Amino acid sequence: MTEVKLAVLGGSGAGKSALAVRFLTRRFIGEYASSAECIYTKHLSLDGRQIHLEIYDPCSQPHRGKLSLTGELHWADGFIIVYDISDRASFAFAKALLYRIRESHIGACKKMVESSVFLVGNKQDLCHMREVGWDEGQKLAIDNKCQFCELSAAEHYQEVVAMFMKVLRNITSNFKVKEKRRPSGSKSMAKLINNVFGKRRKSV
Ligand SMILES: Nc1nc2c(ncn2[C@@H]2O[C@H](COP(=O)(O)OP(=O)(O)OP(=O)(O)O)[C@@H](O)[C@H]2O)c(=O)[nH]1
Repeated sequence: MTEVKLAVLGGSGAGKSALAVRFLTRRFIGEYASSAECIYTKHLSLDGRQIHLEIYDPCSQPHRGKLSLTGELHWADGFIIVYDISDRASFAFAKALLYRIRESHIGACKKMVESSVFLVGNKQDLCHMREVGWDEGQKLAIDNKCQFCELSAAEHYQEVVAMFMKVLRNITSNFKVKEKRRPSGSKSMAKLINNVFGKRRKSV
């Protein structure tokens, strides 16, 4: 069983809970308690691999003030950063979140970090009230080398599932790369130990 931890972050009212609940239950409920943070869990199968998924949905995040995110950055294997296409302030907040994630991972394998972040422009059904263009979202994603889509948690169930699956697939393939690296590391350590002690044992 592979454990995957995903944090859904974004400005207040961007639709974090709506997206998580839509993915987990297929339903769009409409109103969600925003006073409490939640960790939802789900078991699923992805490309033949059993996944124990935890989704962190924080309570309302202030648009202002310094973003700490220290706990989330340590906890999560990947991030879904949500903004509301009809709310420019939420887009600015998403930008700040992406910046914070990037700066915290300087030194870590950049490609792995980038592939496990998805920028989502939610509430596409409200395009008549649009304040953020599709091309702006796309550019922000390109600048941060993360993935991007616009969708509507209210109307696009399949797109929501596809987005979650894509980020999960990227996270688990990052795990595979790490797993591949680990045995070769321990093998070379075993070789080293053998070289030192094995030879000595032979001579006794
Ligand atoms: N029209 C429309 N409304 C949406 C969509 N997604 C969420 N909403 C509405 O937007 C409001 C906020 O949604 P939430 O899922 O609670 O947003 P949140 O980011 O979790 O909010 P906080 O926890 O308060 O930060 C609710 O009234 C939802 O019904 C969408 O795709 N389209």
